[in-house]
Amino acid sequence: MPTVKYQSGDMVMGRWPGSSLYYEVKVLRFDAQSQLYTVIYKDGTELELKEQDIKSAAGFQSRPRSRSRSRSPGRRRSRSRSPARTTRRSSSRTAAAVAAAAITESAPPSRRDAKLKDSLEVRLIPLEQTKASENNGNEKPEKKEENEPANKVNEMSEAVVEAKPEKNQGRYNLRRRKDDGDGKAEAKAEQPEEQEAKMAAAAAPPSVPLDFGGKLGAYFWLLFLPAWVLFLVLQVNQEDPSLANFPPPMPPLESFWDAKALGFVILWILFQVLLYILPVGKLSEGMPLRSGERLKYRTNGFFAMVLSGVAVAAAAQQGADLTYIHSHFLQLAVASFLISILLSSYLYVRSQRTAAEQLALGGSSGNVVYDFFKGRELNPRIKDFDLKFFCEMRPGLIGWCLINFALALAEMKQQGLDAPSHAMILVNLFQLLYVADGLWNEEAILTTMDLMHDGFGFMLAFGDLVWVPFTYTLQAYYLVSRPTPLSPPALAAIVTLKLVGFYIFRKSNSEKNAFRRNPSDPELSHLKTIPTATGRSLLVSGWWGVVRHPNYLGDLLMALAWSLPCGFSHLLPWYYMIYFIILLVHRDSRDMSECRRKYGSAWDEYCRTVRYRIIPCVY
Ligand SMILES: NC(=O)c1ccc[n+]([C@@H]2O[C@H](COP(=O)([O-])OP(=O)(O)OC[C@H]3O[C@@H](n4cnc5c(N)ncnc54)[C@H](OP(=O)(O)O)[C@@H]3O)[C@@H](O)[C@H]2O)c1
Ligand SMILES: CC(C)CCC[C@@H](C)[C@H]1CC[C@H]2C3=C(CC[C@]12C)[C@@]1(C)CC[C@H](O)C(C)(C)[C@@H]1CC3
Repeated sequence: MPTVKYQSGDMVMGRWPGSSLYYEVKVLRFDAQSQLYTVIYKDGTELELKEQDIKSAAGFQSRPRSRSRSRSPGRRRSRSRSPARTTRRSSSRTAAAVAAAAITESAPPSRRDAKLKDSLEVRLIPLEQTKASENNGNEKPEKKEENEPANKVNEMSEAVVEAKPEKNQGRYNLRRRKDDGDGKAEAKAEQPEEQEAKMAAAAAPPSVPLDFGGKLGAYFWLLFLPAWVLFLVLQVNQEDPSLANFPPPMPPLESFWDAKALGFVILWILFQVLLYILPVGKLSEGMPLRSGERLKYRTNGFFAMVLSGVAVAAAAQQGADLTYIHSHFLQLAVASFLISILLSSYLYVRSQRTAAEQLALGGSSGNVVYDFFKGRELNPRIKDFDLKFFCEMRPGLIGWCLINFALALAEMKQQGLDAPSHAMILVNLFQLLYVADGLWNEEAILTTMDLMHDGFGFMLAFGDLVWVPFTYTLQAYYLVSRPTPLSPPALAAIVTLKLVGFYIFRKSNSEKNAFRRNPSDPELSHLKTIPTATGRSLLVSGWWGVVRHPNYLGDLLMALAWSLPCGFSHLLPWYYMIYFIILLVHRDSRDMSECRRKYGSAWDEYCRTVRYRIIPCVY
């Protein structure tokens, strides 16, 4: 029977990931199966460490000042730069201090020092082992610091932790926190039994705070969201869609239903399924799951969009009347709603048989309505067919462009035009560009919140199949019967705004995606980063150093450019802009809590360094 060296409650010294530094930690528990100790640092960061990375407190003493000063010039430079290192207050330093000290240092010392100043008052220095023999593997990182510019140090430790996990295993013997979702690389280096133990440890999703107003909120949203879509569709159909005409008259019940409309929606979805499963295009790897597994996704979205365009054009050529979409908008929306209900019911039922490790961290509250709404299973799949990825990227998104196009034809028909109006062309082209870009960069969706963290339930199923195609098209719908002339300067200004927004959106999303996929990408070597306890780092310069969500900023500017062509006569075409501000502010705060949970004090450090969330100097 194996002996347990440290007991729960013991105060010991635990090695900090990717470094040679030890901090005082408390042992919380020992997992006999995985042979790992869960320890908690003074700042609340929890990690799982192997026995080799834990030392008894007796073998340590404070780092003597003279020794650190007697290092090579490079080392001396690096030490004098980081105030955290020279401050001697007590016998340990918080995990936040490590993160702060490790912000890659290419900024002028004065600015950097100012950034760190607030935390200096409470920072403590790490302890150093007295016995040289206990310093196994600790010399390497220090040597790197001597030989390379400071900003490279972090890059290298990144590479060690993320890009060369096998090495890391040998050197540090550390395991990341079980909820960090980035374990596959480590799994490669482990024995099957270790992997099994790791998976078991990662299995049970810890409870997370309920979102969207909790259980009561879920009831509300379940009723409100479909009612809101109905309201928008009826309102935009009114001759005068101003708020003075609220509520819109309710049409007779039988007008909600059209079997043909249901048939068209089913046909469209099946056509998209067919395009998705065609063995064409790249198979991309998703981010590592809690189990360490990486799912594969067929990222042929752009191809699907082009083929869909060709098919629609061919159908129109054959005499198909696309303006049917305009005249049966309500019935098509109702049919899609029914499908989203069926799909979310199926998802909920199948999630009851899903292994715990495949459930999302939210959505397992035990409350049927909340879980149905939020979604339980993270990546529901039928064989290799990923339902969440498919629904988010295909029928609704490509359907959005199809509907916009049909609405442009309806405008021409209704207004007796030879070509769509300028406003309609702008809205169509802007949104087409947005969707095409999303599909062209389809792989990038794999690093977004929805794919990585959210379960697939009613919210996303409804969002993807009803919300996107039937409310994001509202501006085009509005323009069908409300001609809005645009002066050339207005036109130029709107196009410029769209392009600026698009540039910010694309560049920032690509930067994060590239960094998450390969943290040691040479093209990103100029960027500063903060290491975190999970082994992943956070970008703290470049786009992600301007605000915490530069991609949202770009998206909002684009949303503004979509509404402007519709003028200011009504609030309705501005609905998307208002909704989007609410959605992104809420998403930002959800993401903040999630990142705070994942990255602990490193995230706080990031937030101290990058002060604004979405709009520089404003919010
Ligand atoms: N049109 C629409 O209806 C709509 C709606 C919502 C979103 N969007 C767009 O969809 C895109 C994706 O949005 P999203 O909400 O999923 O959020 P996101 O900004 O793409 O992803 C957030 C995640 O990025 C990582 N991250 C955060 N800060 C970082 C940093 N400094 N360095 C490195 N990684 C960092 C974190 O995950 P990890 O650390 O775990 O990697 C965080 O959870 C955005 O462009 C957004 O504008 C569009
Ligand atoms: C109120 C609810 C019904 C909210 C529903 C939210 C969803 C509709 C959105 C959540 C994430 C969004 C998203 C896109 C579309 C809308 C969502 C699914 C997106 C696919 C649009 C194209 C972009 O290029 C994108 C790929 C970045 C984007 C990803 C997120």
